[in-house]
Order: sequence, then structure tokens, then C-alpha cells
Amino acid sequence: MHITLHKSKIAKQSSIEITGSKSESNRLLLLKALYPELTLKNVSNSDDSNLMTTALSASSNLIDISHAGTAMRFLTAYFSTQEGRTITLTGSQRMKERPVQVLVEALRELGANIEYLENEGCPPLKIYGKKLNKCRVSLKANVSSQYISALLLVASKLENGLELTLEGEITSVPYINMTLSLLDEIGVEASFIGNVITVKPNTAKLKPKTLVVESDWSSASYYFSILAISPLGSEITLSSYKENSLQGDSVLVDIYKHFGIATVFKDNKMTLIKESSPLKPLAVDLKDAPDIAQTIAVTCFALGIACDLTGLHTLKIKETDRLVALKNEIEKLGGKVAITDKSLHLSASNQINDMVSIGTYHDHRMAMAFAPLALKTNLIIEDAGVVSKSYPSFWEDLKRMGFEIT
Ligand SMILES: O=C(O)C1=C[C@@H](OP(=O)(O)O)[C@@H](O)[C@H](O)C1
Ligand SMILES: C=C(OP(=O)(O)O)C(=O)O
Repeated sequence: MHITLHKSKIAKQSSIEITGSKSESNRLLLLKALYPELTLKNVSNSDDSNLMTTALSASSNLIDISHAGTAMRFLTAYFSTQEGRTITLTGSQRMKERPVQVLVEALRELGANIEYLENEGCPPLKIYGKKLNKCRVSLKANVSSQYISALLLVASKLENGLELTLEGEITSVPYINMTLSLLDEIGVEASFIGNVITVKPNTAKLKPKTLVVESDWSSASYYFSILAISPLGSEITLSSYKENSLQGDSVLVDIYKHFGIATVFKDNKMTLIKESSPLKPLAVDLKDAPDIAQTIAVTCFALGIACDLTGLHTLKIKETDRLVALKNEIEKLGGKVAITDKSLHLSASNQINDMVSIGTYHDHRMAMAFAPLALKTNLIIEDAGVVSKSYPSFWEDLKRMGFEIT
């Protein structure tokens, strides 16, 4: 389904409710499968979290995880440890191109029995669940932090826990810290010292605990972008967010100060306020927050500001090659973009072409990142339903705040 976003103005004040973080939800859903004593609230309503829930309770031996990268990686570790179960874990065409070799090799080192069913290094996988008898492993840490989180999530159920040595530069560190914080919250002991992470085994039942998932900061990024392009004095209130978040994308608060956005936290909500319009070029390293790269690039394009985004080496193996996708679509709109395999440079320009049809490449973040441009021009978003991967009510929420969408 293609949709047209007509050039729109937003209400001066709006309130939006986004459900829980997809990253936190997918971790906690797995932990709840290991520790049923946990109760979860404000779980993400995203396709990726729904797929995770379904997979964890499936009785079938064939599990299709579609486009959900975290679910694929986390479930590979989970099913490797489920003694006596044999599972085929597959996904979308793109998922079959997203590498899992670093994780599979680490699990095999620990004793897992996993086979590649099509191409070496990628899903689909056949996993013969068994007791993993080793507790020490090293793995490359610069490809995806999801491999590390996957191992940490099952670690406390291994007989002797886990000692994980991270080799090389560590990418997306806040996501690893999020995993460790959630383990800590439920009472599993772990430490991260230098490049070694240790998780203690836990055979005891946990104390029953209710965890309320904080809402999703990556989804909030589109409102930071909308406001950066909106008139002075505009405000958007988002619930339920905390100033001290476990989510690395909360760095948005600092980054969007650059565009004149102030963020005020009160009563579990945050209000974004457009206070000024500084139009200076932006340079930012996003190795800790890769999912907001598309949002920021489009904000800069909309404002006619140049930007240098670095630390983007993981973007090539996400839902699509996001560097190429960004370059293609911004250039259709009249912008000038140069990319390497880990950075993006956008030149300053004042031109935005009208009625361009934006390709979304099966990538929810392509659709959502380009939507704020409707405050400047008419545009078409192709295959707009892709947003359900992380934020199913995105288009309804934009309509509620004044976007004209047909
Ligand atoms: O652990 C997680 O929940 C995630 C980690 C990041 O992936 P990488 O570590 O592969 O960059 C991020 O891009 C992804 O959307 C979610
Ligand atoms: C990269 C993402 O997700 P995943 O890797 O879980 O598919 C994302 O949501 O931007």
C-alpha cells in the first residue's frame, strides 16, 4: 500500500502514546520464558515483539521470524539451550542475508549443535537443542551487539554461567548495557569489566517481579524530527519516558538540542519543545545509536543543513543497506549524499522536490524517517505498512497530530 502525505501543518500541541521499547520487550519476553515468575507491562505492540511472543510459545518445529533481527539472534541462543527440541528457525528473504555466523560459532564453542540450511553464515538454521557444557567463549564485537545480548540472555541458565571475551571494537554498547541492566533488575548477577562479561549461573526461582517496559525511544525519534522542522513554540508530549533510560537512543535529547529542541521530563512523560532554530551543520558519531541515523539524516535534509554521520558500519546489515537506501531516496528529493561503508555526508541544499515517491526497501525506518518531510512538501511513501515492524499505529498517530494522509 502506497500512501500520499500532503503538505501539512501540525497542531501547536499534541500528545502521543507509544508502546514499550521493542529491544527491551524482546529481551524481557525471552527472560520471562526462562523465568515465568516475571510479569511484564507496556510490552511493545510491534510485529517483531509479537513474533517473539509467538515463537517462544510455539509447539511447531518450524519458526518463521520474518524481518525481526533481534528475535532471530535471541531465539538462536534460546533454542540452542532447549534440551530435546529441534527447531528450524527461518525468516524473510532479507533475514536470509543477515549474518549470524559470529553468534553460531560462539554457541558451537559452548557446545551447541546448529546447522546452516541454505547459505553458510546466515539463516535459516536447524537447531538441535541440548545442554551446553562449556562456559567460556570469545567473539568479535564489532559486527552486531545482538550476538552478545543473545548469549547473555541465556547465560544464567548454563550450568556454570558464562564468561564472554569481546574482541576488537565493541559496537552498539548501550544495547549490551541494556541487557545487563535487565539481568540485574531481575536478580541475575553479571559484571562487565574491560572486555570481559561474566554472568553467574542461577538455578533458583526468582522473586516474582513486575517490570514496566519504558516506551520506545527509536519510535520517539520521528517526533524529535517533526518538531525540528515545525514552527517555534510547537510542543509534543510523549508517554511513558524516563530521563535515565536504558535505551541508547535517548541520546536524541542531546542531539536534537542542536536543532533547538528542549526536552522536559515530568510525571513519566516527556515534552519536546521547539525553542529556537539554529541552522548549523551537524557532525555526530552514531556507533552507539545506529537506529536513529535515518531520522537525523532526513531532519538535516529537511532543514537544508549539511551533516556528517559516522559510526554507521552496522547499517549495511540491517533491514536493508540503509546507507544506500538513504542516498537513493534523498537524491530523488534533490539532495546530495556521499556514503562510505560506515559514514554518510549530506551537503547543505535548499531544494526539496515535490511529489517524490519514496522507496522503503522493506525497512520500517525508511518509511518513518521520511514522513516528517510532509511538513515541507507533498510526498508518497511506498509500502507504508512496513512501519508495523516496530510501530504499527505510526500513520494514525501522525494523522491525529495534523498530518494529511490519503
Ligand atoms: O539489541 C538490540 O535490541 C538492538 C541492537 C542494535 O543492533 P546492532 O547491535 O546489530 O547494531 C539495533 O540496531 C537494533 O535495532 C536493536
Ligand atoms: C535494526 C533493527 O531491528 P532488527 O535488527 O531487530 O531487525 C531496527 O529496528 O532498526
